[in-house]
Amino acid sequence: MHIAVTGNIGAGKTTLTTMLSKHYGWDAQFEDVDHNPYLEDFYADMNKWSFALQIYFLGSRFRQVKEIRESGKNIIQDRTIYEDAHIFAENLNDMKLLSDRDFSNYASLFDLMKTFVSAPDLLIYLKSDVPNLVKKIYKRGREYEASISIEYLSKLNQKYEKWISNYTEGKLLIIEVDDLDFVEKPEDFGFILEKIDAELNGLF
Ligand SMILES: Nc1ncnc2c1ncn2[C@@H]1O[C@H](COP(=O)(O)OP(=O)(O)O)[C@@H](O)[C@H]1O
Ligand SMILES: Nc1ncnc2c1ncn2[C@H]1C[C@H](O)[C@@H](COP(=O)(O)O)O1
Repeated sequence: MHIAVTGNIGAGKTTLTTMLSKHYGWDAQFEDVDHNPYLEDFYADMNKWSFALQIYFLGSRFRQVKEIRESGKNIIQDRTIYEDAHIFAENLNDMKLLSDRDFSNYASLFDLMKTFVSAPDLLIYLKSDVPNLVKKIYKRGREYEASISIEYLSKLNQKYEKWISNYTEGKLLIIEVDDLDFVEKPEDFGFILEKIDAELNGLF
């Protein structure tokens, strides 16, 4: 079984993925952030590094897709390949930080890869508003993310809302996380588990 956690920067994906992996005994797959050779440069100059970063994330995420297909294990994945293309790359192109030529080159590669990608059995969308995303990004304290603007997060949130409202590839669970503190409050984590268990029961 393949579960994926989706949502904007700072929504709580990595935290929840870690907790769910422990709770259910699933293998977790995380994003390539700490050893990513472009991310810090990207935040310093998005125009210059957007294409290189998108290609890097696409390759890294496709490698995960391949592992998920081949492993036969229950896996929980922190962010999907769809978000790279439909949220981040599209938004950079809208913001003119990724040229039309580079975006079209990227999109044709993504379309080819997509033919090998199976949607997760369950997609869990962590919905959060921009002020709360800002608070959590600040709490996490990655220095290079200090330059992330409200405008960038808002545009990404709009893309997420649009993508999620059209998502029909598999089961979808939307969790509004702004009033939940699943890190500190076991009852809030319990609330999420109940929702997930209800979805999982429908899968078997
Ligand atoms: N629901 C929550 N309540 C309180 N703190 C949270 C919550 N979700 C995430 N956090 C905190 O916010 C920060 C960012 O979370 P993270 O899991 O790294 O987000 P993401 O992977 O979606 O970018 C972390 O410091 C985490 O502990
Ligand atoms: N495809 C991407 N393009 C630009 N930036 C991306 C992409 N995928 C992830 N990121 C960034 C956003 C954050 O700064 C880090 C980690 O993501 P997070 O949502 O905090 O787990 O990578």
